[in-house]
Amino acid sequence: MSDNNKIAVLGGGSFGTAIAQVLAGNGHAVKLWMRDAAQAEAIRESGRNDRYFPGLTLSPLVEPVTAIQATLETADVIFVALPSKAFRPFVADTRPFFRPGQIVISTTKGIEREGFRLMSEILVEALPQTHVGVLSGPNLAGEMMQKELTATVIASPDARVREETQRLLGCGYFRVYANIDMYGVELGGALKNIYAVISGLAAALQVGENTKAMIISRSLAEMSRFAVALGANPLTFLGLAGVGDLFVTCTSSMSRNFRVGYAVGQGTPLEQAVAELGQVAEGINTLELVREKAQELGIPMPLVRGLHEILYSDMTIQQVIKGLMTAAQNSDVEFILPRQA
Ligand SMILES: NC(=O)C1=CN([C@@H]2O[C@H](COP(=O)(O)OP(=O)(O)OC[C@H]3O[C@@H](n4cnc5c(N)ncnc54)[C@H](O)[C@@H]3O)[C@@H](O)[C@H]2O)C=CC1
Ligand SMILES: O=C(CO)COP(=O)(O)O
Repeated sequence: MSDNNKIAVLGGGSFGTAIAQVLAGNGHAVKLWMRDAAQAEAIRESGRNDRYFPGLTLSPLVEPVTAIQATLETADVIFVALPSKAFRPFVADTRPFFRPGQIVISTTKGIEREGFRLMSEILVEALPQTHVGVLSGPNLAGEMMQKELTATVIASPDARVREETQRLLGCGYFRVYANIDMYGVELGGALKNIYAVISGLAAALQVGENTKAMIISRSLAEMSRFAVALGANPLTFLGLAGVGDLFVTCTSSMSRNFRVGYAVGQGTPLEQAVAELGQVAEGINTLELVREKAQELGIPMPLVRGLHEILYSDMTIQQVIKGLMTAAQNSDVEFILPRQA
């Protein structure tokens, strides 16, 4: 592809804005599509996306737009940064506007309820004429806007997608590593949100450092067990989109999922915690779906089950913790020593 690629980013929230800013910083003109005309106008006038990043000036190469047909028809590379709940309806509505040969990359870290579909699966199914990829990794949008040194993963079976994404996004503060396990990379990004909620909850309870390490390590064991049962490569979970993203979201109060967990740990009812956040916390929806899927497939997921009990049953946090800590002792790395049934 030439250097004159037309680039579109769909979704004017935190991550869409952050990705657009990285692209623009590399000298690429970017159309940042959002559905809200007033928000687009406000960004055009102020040069900032104050709702998400107050006071931070956007590159003049980021152009807020609202005309979706023109945006899609003219783009060569499209990054989708919409919440998972909006993903399928959006693709269904705009499908006729996509062109053969376009690169379409999902940055969404969620799962669709119907059929337990990942976003890349929705894209591949609905837009077979395009080249699909997934971008995921330890990428807090707020830190990317501050140009903190950051790395991410572009996953796609298609070498052109991987190479083009590395070329467009890579710069002095943003490194893009490649993977071909698109399913594993995407599942890693979705699953870690659940464990970020648990970690936020644990932080509110002022747990010790050993406890934090145990939660993160056992989260990794549980999410990789689940993902491998569904067809992911276990080694993906050693990379940025696995342990990297798990680490950042489980340790940072910038993570919205962590913040929801923290609020619940302090006694705020879940609904209120989500409402007060005012942004997407994918982990709450993902928790429900993963719990159902794990039950259906008979995959043990004690942390998922425990969080679900805390959020939706009468059990106290202390009762759930006691149940987890006194359960039968088991294998550390089950890919080496198989887990006892
Ligand atoms: N914020 C972050 O640090 C990162 C977020 N992500 C993922 O990116 C996805 C988007 O998250 P954020 O941008 O952070 O959320 P956000 O809550 O900051 O923004 C979401 C945006 O999508 C818009 N939106 C919602 N429904 C829509 C629809 N039907 N049509 C068009 N626009 C719609 C909202 O108006 C809002 O501007 C999530 O799946 C998240 O997990 C991935 C990496 C990092
Ligand atoms: O995925 C993220 C960082 O990699 C952002 O996490 P939150 O959605 O919890 O803010």
